[in-house]
Amino acid sequence: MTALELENLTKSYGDRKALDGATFTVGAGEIFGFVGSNGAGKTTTMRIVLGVLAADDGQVRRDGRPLSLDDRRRIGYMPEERGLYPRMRVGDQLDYLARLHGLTPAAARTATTRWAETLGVAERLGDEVQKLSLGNQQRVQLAAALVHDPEILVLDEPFSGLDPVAVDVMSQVLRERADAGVPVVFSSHQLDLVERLCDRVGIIKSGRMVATGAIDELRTTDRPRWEVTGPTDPRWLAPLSGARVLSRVPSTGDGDRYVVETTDGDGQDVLRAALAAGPVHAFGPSRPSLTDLFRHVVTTEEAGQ
Ligand SMILES: Nc1ncnc2c1ncn2[C@@H]1O[C@H](COP(=O)(O)OP(=O)(O)OP(=O)(O)O)[C@@H](O)[C@H]1O
Repeated sequence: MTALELENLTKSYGDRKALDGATFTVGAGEIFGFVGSNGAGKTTTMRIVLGVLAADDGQVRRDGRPLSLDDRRRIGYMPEERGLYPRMRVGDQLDYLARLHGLTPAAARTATTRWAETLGVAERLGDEVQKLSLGNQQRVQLAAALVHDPEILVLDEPFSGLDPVAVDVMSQVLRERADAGVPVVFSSHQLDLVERLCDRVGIIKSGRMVATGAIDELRTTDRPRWEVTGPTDPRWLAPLSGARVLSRVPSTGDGDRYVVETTDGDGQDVLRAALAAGPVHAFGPSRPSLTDLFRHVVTTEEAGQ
């Protein structure tokens, strides 16, 4: 069953249209990566889900019904501008947030300890937030989003500024929450990470979703692509009609590396053309990365919805 549905969200700030019919769904137990250029509308979308901002039009639904105030209280949110009290101690803050969401004092204490330990900040529970490094503050921010055992997670750039170990910890926590059935949506500009971690992604451009789906689905193109390492003379592909070079990376070692697009076939004609031009060191199918897909959709003027 679909856990979270955003349908046709529209929002303007004055005469600036920030969202123009944004629509996507996040299933229960699914990690959804929300990506887009600066100013594309990610934060605006997340604030609307949280209810801190009202949409001009459209709806957010949970399991098919409009998101209620009570549902919104069960969302774990990491805001882009962060939201911790700098002079409050880490432990007091987590405890306070847990109780604010309805946990008993004893349950709040247990949850505070649990999440501080999981996120590697247990030793800092007695310190003021402002005394922590930015990365550790972010770990506390995630603990703050999780301490009330939320049923939905909405995280605005949770990975920005984290060291690789903290990225691993954060990734594991998100996967573990998703495995427990929580729909997780997070925004990020770190596309390699999104590609690794997410079950599905949505790319937003100028307030409209221009691609949504599993990365493997988005990668599927009508035209096969091949990676060839070897030829150094760029004219090697000229005899092959219908094939074109998408990229060429010069190399001093095994020859240049090409990505070639063909209209159809199993690539053997590409391999033969390459071999006719000299030794071939590597040949195989090429699959676009999320970064390639992102570049493609955000630079294509009339990308479909
Ligand atoms: N409070 C506001 N008043 C006026 N315009 C705003 C406001 N908040 C956002 N905008 C505009 O709305 C558009 C969408 O902004 P939003 O912050 O949602 O983008 P974003 O995708 O989160 O960007 P980033 O990746 O830089 O965080 C931008 O053009 C932005 O300038």
